[in-house]
Amino acid sequence: MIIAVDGPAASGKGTIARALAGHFGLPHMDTGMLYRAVALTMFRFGGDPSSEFEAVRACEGVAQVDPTDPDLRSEIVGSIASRISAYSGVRAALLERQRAFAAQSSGAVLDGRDIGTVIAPNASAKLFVTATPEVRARRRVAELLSRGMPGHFDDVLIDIRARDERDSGRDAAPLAQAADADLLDTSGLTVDEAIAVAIALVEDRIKMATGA
Ligand SMILES: Nc1ncnc2c1ncn2[C@@H]1O[C@H](COP(=O)(O)OP(=O)(O)O)[C@@H](O)[C@H]1O
Ligand SMILES: Nc1ccn([C@@H]2O[C@H](COP(=O)(O)OP(=O)(O)O)[C@@H](O)[C@H]2O)c(=O)n1
Repeated sequence: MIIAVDGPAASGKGTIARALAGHFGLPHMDTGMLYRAVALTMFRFGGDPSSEFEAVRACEGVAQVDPTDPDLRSEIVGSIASRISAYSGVRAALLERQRAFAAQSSGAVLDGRDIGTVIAPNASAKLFVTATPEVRARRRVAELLSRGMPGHFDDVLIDIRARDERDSGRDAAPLAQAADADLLDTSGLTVDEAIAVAIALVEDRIKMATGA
């Protein structure tokens, strides 16, 4: 079983995807980390995010990035990730790794922006997780502060809106709800409530598929 979880920044898709992976006993891939790894490589080695050529070259270094590096989660790296992820060359360079993860015999949960539309269009269940920009900015600020990183609501809200626009407006695999995805608005939900709704939606899809 493949579960695709897509949505904008800080909507809660990673939290939900991890919980679904635990609940259904599936491996999980946070695909945003791949784009963040490319961004961090460019940030550290002085690559120019306005150059597709340099961004594609930085994709070669993804495997060398420590997935626990706290800088991966910084706002500056997220913002560079959002810029370089618009390049079709970058998306092509990262495609196979994601498709191979999705194709494991165990099944998998992947979260990102284009899982239900491009990476795993045949996923058994697809969730499009969203929340208002203000709620998402509040969550991101709390997250940054808890990690000892600076986070100011107004700046983070501006960044979230800019990221939404870039992710939805790009030509290459834009952020979009797949036609067969269930919409899950987490604005008024606690983490536990959002997870419970997500599990129920996936179970409904499994029942529909098996006719149970
Ligand atoms: N329903 C929710 N209510 C409150 N906080 C949430 C909820 N879902 C996620 N969060 C918190 O918001 C932050 C961003 O969530 P995350 O799952 O990383 O989002 P995304 O993967 O969409 O960027 C995390 O600190 C997480 O604990
Ligand atoms: N499947 C994906 C995942 C992330 N991305 C890009 O990578 C950036 C960082 O992704 P992320 O999921 O780590 O970001 P957050 O939603 O956690 O802020 C996003 O702004 C997207 O532009 C993408 O284009 N496609």
